[in-house]
Amino acid sequence: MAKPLIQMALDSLDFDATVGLATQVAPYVDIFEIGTPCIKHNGVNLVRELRSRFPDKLILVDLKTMDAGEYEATPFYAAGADICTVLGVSGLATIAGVVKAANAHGAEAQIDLINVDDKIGCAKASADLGAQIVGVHTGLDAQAAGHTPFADLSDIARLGLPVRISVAGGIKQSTVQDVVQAGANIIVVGAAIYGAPSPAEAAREIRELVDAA
Ligand SMILES: O=C([C@H](O)CO)[C@H](O)[C@H](O)COP(=O)(O)O
Repeated sequence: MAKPLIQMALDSLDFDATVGLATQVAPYVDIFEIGTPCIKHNGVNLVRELRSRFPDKLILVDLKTMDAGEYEATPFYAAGADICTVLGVSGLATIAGVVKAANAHGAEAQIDLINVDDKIGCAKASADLGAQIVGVHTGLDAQAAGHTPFADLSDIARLGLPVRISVAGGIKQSTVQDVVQAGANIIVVGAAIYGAPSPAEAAREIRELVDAA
């Protein structure tokens, strides 16, 4: 299996703070995620800014698209996004639209299973539609209610679908190696890095743990 990638979730609303945080953690991460609140606040110009500053990083735009998949995702791919997310709960037509936009730009679509009841069915249908990545995701509000992504990750990994698996939802130093062992290809880390006294040091720790797993 290819080495898992580390995705830094940039969840600030502030444009300059987002660029600053990306700069601090850049040596240790593979993907910059422009988080949903961040992209709603700052728009496509932030994609252009990160694309020009970090030509060697992958950029994921966490659109969490719910409708009009191709129409909504196209300008973000055109601005340099490597991956855009679409909600699994949106339905097959919307997912197919984002996959179409991704393919038109030589990029990838990630289906976010957040709040999907039938995660296995949605993951299978997404793979059938040609999605490249499925995201097992416990959102911030669900985390606050005590939920985690670990059981869902095992269920999805067990399917052996022809997709890469991303996992998000409170991943931190003490759990990052477990999710690698469970079959995650992309490890998303937000608060455990941006909430640390030294985000660069926290990102370095995560990198070491993933590489050693
Ligand atoms: O996607 C996310 C959330 O829905 C807000 O946009 C987070 O970026 C993702 O959950 C990763 O953050 P942590 O859970 O803090 O690691």
